[in-house]
Amino acid sequence: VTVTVSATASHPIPTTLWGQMFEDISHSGDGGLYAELLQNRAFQQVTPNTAAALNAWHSINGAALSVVADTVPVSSALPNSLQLTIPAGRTGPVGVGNEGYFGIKVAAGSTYTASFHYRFPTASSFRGSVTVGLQTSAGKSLVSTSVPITAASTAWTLVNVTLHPTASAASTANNFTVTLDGAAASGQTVHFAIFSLFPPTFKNRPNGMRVDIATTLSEMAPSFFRLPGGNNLEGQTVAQRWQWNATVGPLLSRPGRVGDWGYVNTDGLGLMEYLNWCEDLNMQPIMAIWSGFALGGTSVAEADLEPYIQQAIDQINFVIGDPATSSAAALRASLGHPAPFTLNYVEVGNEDFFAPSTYTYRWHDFVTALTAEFPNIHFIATTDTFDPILSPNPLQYDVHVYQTPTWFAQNSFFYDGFERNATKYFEGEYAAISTNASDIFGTPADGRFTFPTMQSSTGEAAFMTGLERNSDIVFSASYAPLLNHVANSQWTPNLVSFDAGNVYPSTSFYVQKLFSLNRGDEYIPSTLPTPAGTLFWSVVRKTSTREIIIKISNTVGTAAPVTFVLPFATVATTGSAQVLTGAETASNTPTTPNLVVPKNSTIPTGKTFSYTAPAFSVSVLTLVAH
Ligand SMILES: O=S(=O)(O)O[C@H]1C[C@H](O)[C@@H](O)[C@@H]1CO
Repeated sequence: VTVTVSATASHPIPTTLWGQMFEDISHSGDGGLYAELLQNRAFQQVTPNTAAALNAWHSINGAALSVVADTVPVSSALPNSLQLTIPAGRTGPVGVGNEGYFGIKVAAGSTYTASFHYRFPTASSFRGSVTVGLQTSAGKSLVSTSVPITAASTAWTLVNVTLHPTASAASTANNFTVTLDGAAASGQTVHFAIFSLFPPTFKNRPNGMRVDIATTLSEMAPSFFRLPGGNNLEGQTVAQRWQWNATVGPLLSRPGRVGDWGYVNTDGLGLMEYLNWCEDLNMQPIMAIWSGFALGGTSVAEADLEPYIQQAIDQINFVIGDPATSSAAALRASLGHPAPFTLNYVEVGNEDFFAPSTYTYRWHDFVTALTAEFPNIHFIATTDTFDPILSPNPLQYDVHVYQTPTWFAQNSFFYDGFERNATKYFEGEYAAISTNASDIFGTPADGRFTFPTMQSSTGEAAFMTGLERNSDIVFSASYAPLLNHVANSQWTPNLVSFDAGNVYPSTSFYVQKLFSLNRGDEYIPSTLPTPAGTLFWSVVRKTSTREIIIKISNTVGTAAPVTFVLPFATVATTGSAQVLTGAETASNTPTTPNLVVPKNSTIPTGKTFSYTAPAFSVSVLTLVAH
């Protein structure tokens, strides 16, 4: 095929085009990006005196454990404590262990910060010591330290220790342990609250992000970060919705919530952490507000919306308000960020095509009130586009699609036919997730991908060439879901997988990275691909370097020769090629983590040059031309 490139750009490409969608699903946050290593660290949202309340905790050497609703809770937000009784007649360390989020990585040279609160429910003359450590699941100590513990009062005492393992553990099958000497502490009962164990964090932020996952996500230079969901914004009930104010301030003040993906969210990764993260990666938030619909099916009646609208106003004021006039903004300032954060886009709900009939008043009442308060914010609607008709008329919609690789390859022209009527589109969630067109959301046995493959990733890349061509109306796009812990996932495939020890960037991640790191600031029209074909491309110009950047996706198993004809007076005779290619079913997985990674080379270029796109490949060709 011959591709003739135009001499003039059709439109500028928005700087917000490529980014990331985040929510706490498959332990993307707790047990993933959020660096806390202990699972169920504060016994949040559990039923006392049940085995489930002790999830991830186990007894060491006969300690009697139970989660109790403390008569003197460590804080009103954290009513539960771990009650530990040392039985008589024990010798050696007796206490409690935590298995982490399906393992704990212990690396020599890393400093681990551990903490917990303790109190004796009965004061006594007991004085002893408590040993805090990391050990293999077989009980071999990796590192430990001891600190005094006293029953002089029944008040809560905070213990902070640092741990410096001198050897790395052979695997992630390790436990965090807190023990007392069985003989010396025989018969003692101690209450513990909010344990914590942190490794070093990204940019050393307190209560921050896991370095390896954060670093991987930063590698694709995302321009935006959608938060906090996705379904996980919504709650199964109105009371279980995500509430910004429950996720900020001291961890002692954060009650956590029952997330929408089957596990308790600590909310240690809260709105302030999200906003600091956005600043650390130089990306802007696309922040959602709860819009009055819970996933169990409840829509708040219009007459009852006001408190939720006020909560949304406070949430946005926390992000951009003036501390002198808004208490929410003053709270932000008190947490270390007096200046407003960047915020241009607020999404009103999530996938409200599930509740369109009430979205008409919910959208209207939220956006009318919020626009009056924040006239510069762009509000994004989440129903199907123009169905139902909404007032005020949305200028942005969030469009989601999960489909087969073939669908993506054959729908790269999805936006070409959209009316240019000032409406802009956020392709907020897209991914090829199954080969089975009649059962997209089925199981792997039905064709569902566990990890992206070169078939799914080239399909997505084809679709993305269309998003780039239509970036006059598509302002943002993000693959979803972003992250999953391979030991506990509620959804596959995902862009980046991880376990307690490592991160596994997928083939689709490398596609996102290739598009995001090779952006143009203007789109250059060229011969259009055949919509129902198998080879797709987009041409952009990076004006600062006078480079032409050509992205090509070959979605099938035969190499595709393509000739480019450029109209420019000066065209470099060599250019660079960044190529991701592999077998149709090739995936990067924990056992084959780097099976398919981009490879760089130089290629001959010129006013007319030919290139052969390998089978199942995504190529980025870059050359200076003007
Ligand atoms: O069950 S779904 O609605 O398909 O869930 C999808 C859509 C929702 O926004 C997001 O949270 C989730 C996976 O990314």
